[in-house]
Order: sequence, then C-alpha cells, then structure tokens
Amino acid sequence: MSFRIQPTPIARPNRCQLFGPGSRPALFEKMAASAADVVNLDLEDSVAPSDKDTARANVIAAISDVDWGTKTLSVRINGLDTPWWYRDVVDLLEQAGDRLDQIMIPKVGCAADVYAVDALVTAVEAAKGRTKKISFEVIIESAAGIAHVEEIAASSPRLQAMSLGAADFAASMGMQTTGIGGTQEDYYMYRDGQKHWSDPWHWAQAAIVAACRTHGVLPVDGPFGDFSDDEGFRAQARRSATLGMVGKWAIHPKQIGLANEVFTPSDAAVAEAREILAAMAAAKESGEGATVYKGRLVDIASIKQAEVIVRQSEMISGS
Ligand SMILES: CC(=O)SCCNC(=O)CCNC(=O)[C@H](O)C(C)(C)COP(=O)(O)OP(=O)(O)OC[C@H]1O[C@@H](n2cnc3c(N)ncnc32)[C@H](O)[C@@H]1OP(=O)(O)O
Ligand SMILES: O=CC(=O)O
Ligand SMILES: [Mg+2]
Repeated sequence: MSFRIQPTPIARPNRCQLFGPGSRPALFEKMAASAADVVNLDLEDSVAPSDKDTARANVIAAISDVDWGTKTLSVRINGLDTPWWYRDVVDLLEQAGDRLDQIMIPKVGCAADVYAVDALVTAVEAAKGRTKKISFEVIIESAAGIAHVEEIAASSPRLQAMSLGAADFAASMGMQTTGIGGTQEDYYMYRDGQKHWSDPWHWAQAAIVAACRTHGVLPVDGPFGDFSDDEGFRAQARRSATLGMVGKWAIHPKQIGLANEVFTPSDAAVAEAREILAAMAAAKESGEGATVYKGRLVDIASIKQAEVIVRQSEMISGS
C-alpha cells in the first residue's frame, strides 16, 4: 500500500440504478415501489427537447409527492453543452424538496465540468439555506471523459459515484455498433475456424474502476439496451462485478432483479469469504502469514479480498 491510504467510498447499496424519463410521470410510483437501490429520474436523453420544461416540473413535484422510501433519489440533468442544464440545476435546488439526494451529470469530459456544476449547486444551496448537501454522480461516456477519468474522479468532494454510459461512449469513440453494452458481434478473435468474442467495454470499465478506487468513488456499470436478453445482461453484469463495479443501471424493470442478483454476494461466496478469514486467523495464531484453504494459497492479501465480499454483504443486508 502506498503511503496514501485508499479512501473508502460511501457505504450505500448501489446494486441497481433504475432510470425513467421525467416526461413519463406515470412511471414514478412504480419506480419508487421497485427493488432498485437508486432511482434516476431523467431529464436528459430519454426526454424529447419539446418536453424538457414539463419533465423538469414533473420531477420537481415528484421529489416531494412520491414516497421514495430509503432509495437514493437522483436526477440526471442535461449536459453542459445544452441550453437546459443550468435551469435544471437552479430549479431543482430552488424548488425541489429535501428528499433529493443526488444530481447525475452526463457526458462529463473534464474536471472543470464538475467544478462548474459544483459552483452553481453550492451557490443555490447557500442562497436557499439548504442544509442537506447534494451529492454527484457523473457519467463517463465520451472519449474526453475516459481520457480524463482520473481528474474527474478527483474533481469534487460531492462525487459519490461514476457510471460508464455505453451508448454515448460508443458514439463518441466512433465504434461501429448500435448495441448498448454487451457482446459486440464483430469484436472477436479468430482461431482454428472458431470465433472467440472479447469484451470491448473492458478497458474503459477497468480505467473507471481504477480512478474510482483511487479517489473513493463508487464505480457503476451503465445501461444494457436489450432488455429482452436476460442472459446477456447477467453476463455483462457479472463481468462488471468481477472487475470491481458495485452495480448496474436498469432501463426496464425486468433488469432490476438481475442486477440485484449479480451485485449481491451469494451466500456461498460470503460463507467462503468467512472461511478464508477464519483460516487466516488460525494461521496468524500459529505465526504464519500464509496457509492453504481448499488446496490453494491464501495469505494476508486474501484477508482483504475476503473482507470486500463480507463488507458488501453486510452493507446490503444493513447489518
Ligand atoms: C442510453 C441511456 O441514456 S439509458 C437511460 C435513459 N433511458 C431511460 O430512462 C429509459 C427507461 N425506460 C423506459 O423508458 C421504458 O422502460 C421503455 C421505453 C424502454 C419501455 O417502456 P414500455 O414500452 O412502457 O415497457 P413495458 O410495456 O415492457 O413495461 C412493462 C411494465 O413496466 C413499467 N415500466 C416500464 N419502464 C419502467 C421504468 N423505467 N420504471 C418503472 N416501471 C417501468 C410499465 O409502465 C409497465 O407497467 P404495467 O405492467 O403496470 O403496465
Ligand atoms: O447515458 C448512457 C449512455 O449509455 O449513453
Ligand atoms: Mg448517455
């Protein structure tokens, strides 16, 4: 470990972020009643330009009118390259009730983008005497975003989470696909007459996880567009969880259970992690730094690996 201790992100369940367009208020009660840990009311790309003002008003009303339970309640504002974002921030902070937890900033390309929103939020919070500090989540979904991912992860003490937005990311990178996440037909290795599909999102995810872990931010996997493909979603989510991401978006209620399933450590995984901790405690008693568990090496690093799983499980079950 470096002299600088890796900061711990906020301990909140973030297995599934359910999105819904701000222009479809009929969905809000259903979103609130869902099993998602986070709700993202969208003012951005799922809302047509002609509906922006209505969607903003719908969302502001729903923040107070709907019972959101214990969910993290987040609103995705419009991008800083649009004429709508400042009004989103000002109206939300001036008019929405205290139940609002978070603002999600899309298409962040550099730390200054977050700085600009932070400055505006801070000013309105002070002017209105809001005592609850709004947190931020950013979406990395452009070439600039991934190029500057580390400075973005370090950009504001408000920043709690960072997602990969596969759709806009693919467009910005000039990727030849219209698929949103998951396996891409033409991204394969070829050997002995067989295709072996590879993961085009892997490197961006790994860069996001590293930046987030360095700065104590929760790394999250974004949308998987084909909501008819449960196994495709599971496979994408399992890869993300294995890489260190804590959760995934749902763009349809079908995907909530799948995300919760993948990002909740299984009973077997938790039991094994606890056994490893017990084996290492016994090793320590006898003055050993390493021992054998089920025929494989475990050592002091294994304690930290096992603790990741136990901590996740305890945080989710609220124990
Ligand atoms: C690339 C990105 O930026 S992704 C993030 C932005 N995108 C979004 O927010 C899109 C979110 N999703 C949606 O808008 C919708 O789910 C759509 C358009 C994909 C599909 O909508 P529908 O055609 O209404 O879906 P469908 O008919 O399958 O819905 C089944 C049920 O789930 C409900 N439902 C659909 N979407 C949602 C949602 N996001 N949240 C809660 N409930 C929902 C429907 O109201 C319906 O309920 P009912 O059984 O009580 O009638
Ligand atoms: O905003 C999300 C995306 O995939 O683009
Ligand atoms: Mg996007």
